[in-house]
Amino acid sequence: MRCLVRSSFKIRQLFGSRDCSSYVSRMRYLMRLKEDDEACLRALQSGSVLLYHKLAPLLMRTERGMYQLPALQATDVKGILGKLGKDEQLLNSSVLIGCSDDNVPQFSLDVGSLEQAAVEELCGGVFIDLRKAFFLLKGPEAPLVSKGQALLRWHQTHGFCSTTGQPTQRNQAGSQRVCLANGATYYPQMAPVVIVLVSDGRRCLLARQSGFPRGMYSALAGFCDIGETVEETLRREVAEEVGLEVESLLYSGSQHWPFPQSSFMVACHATVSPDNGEINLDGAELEDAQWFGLDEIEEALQRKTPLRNPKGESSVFWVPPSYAIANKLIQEWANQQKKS
Ligand SMILES: NC(=O)C1=CN([C@@H]2O[C@H](COP(=O)(O)OP(=O)(O)OC[C@H]3O[C@@H](n4cnc5c(N)ncnc54)[C@H](O)[C@@H]3O)[C@@H](O)[C@H]2O)C=CC1
Ligand SMILES: [Mg+2]
Repeated sequence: MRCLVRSSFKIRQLFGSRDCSSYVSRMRYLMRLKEDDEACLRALQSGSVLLYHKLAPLLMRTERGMYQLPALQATDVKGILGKLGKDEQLLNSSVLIGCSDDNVPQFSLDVGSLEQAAVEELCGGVFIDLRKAFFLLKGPEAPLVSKGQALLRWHQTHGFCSTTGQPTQRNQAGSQRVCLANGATYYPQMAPVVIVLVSDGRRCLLARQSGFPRGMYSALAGFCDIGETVEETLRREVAEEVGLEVESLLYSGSQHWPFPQSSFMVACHATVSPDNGEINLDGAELEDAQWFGLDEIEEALQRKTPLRNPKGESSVFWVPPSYAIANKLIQEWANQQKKS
């Protein structure tokens, strides 16, 4: 199996236009905040804070009917806590998630212990389940809100050491937890997943699980088994799910995917021989898999929202929305087909 990586081109494309020195200083600053609890606590006082209620992020509706993240500062959050008669110390349980381009440290905080409606009223926003919020936000706000939720979720589910059973304690940034009994350090985790768009040179292969929304087909995906390389996972998943032997692969990009929990999606294109393209479906995982031609794919890519039949269900073929890396793979394949 051949493995091709568009390395130098990709690196220039991703990072070429950035002001390198300010990027470096921001990353060094974040690194320091992860290591120095007091510096992180000070940074929090002048930082911006994304609020969540039981892991649902707070969004604000704009005058144009769109949604965005409210620009809350730490002082605003203290004000809200004060008005609700709650201890300001709750702010200190925020976790560090990044630093904006204008050098403001960014944190996320779950206020699930407060009354949801009261916080919404004071903020002029609404807490929306991440599955919906993710698709309502534009640009870098969607990945930021998913990162904030992923880190909060990890803390909520890793309060105890799996060896001693004793409570673990987080550092101020929230980048790790330590067991006080045996000193074991735990770091936030993502589960690696390979997502692959298989092509036979003329058509691409998309599949659907029974739990997908009606009519939606996506690229094949599968979790990496322990000890596997990306290439091995890709080859195994394609063999398992559709019974095909991959001949070559090309890395495309990656994405943090928050559903159902944190996955690290590694996206690739792969080819199979047109002479051996007969699909042999694994019915336990997939409901259907089909080869699609360029015309069908282009039509599906242009469908912004799925058409609905009178029962409210989509009856046509559509593909995941632009935020999903599956969409990027399908778009790339279509562009490539048009060139050749
Ligand atoms: N961002 C995107 O464009 C897309 C993302 N995805 C995501 O990819 C992920 C993997 O796709 P699947 O086809 O479901 O994987 P899969 O083909 O590996 O099947 C899932 C099964 O793998 C097992 N498994 C092994 N390790 C697991 C782990 N760490 N977490 C959960 N289950 C594990 C479970 O038995 C589970 O039922 C899904 O979470 C899905 O949300 C899928 C398609 C598009
Ligand atoms: Mg799968």
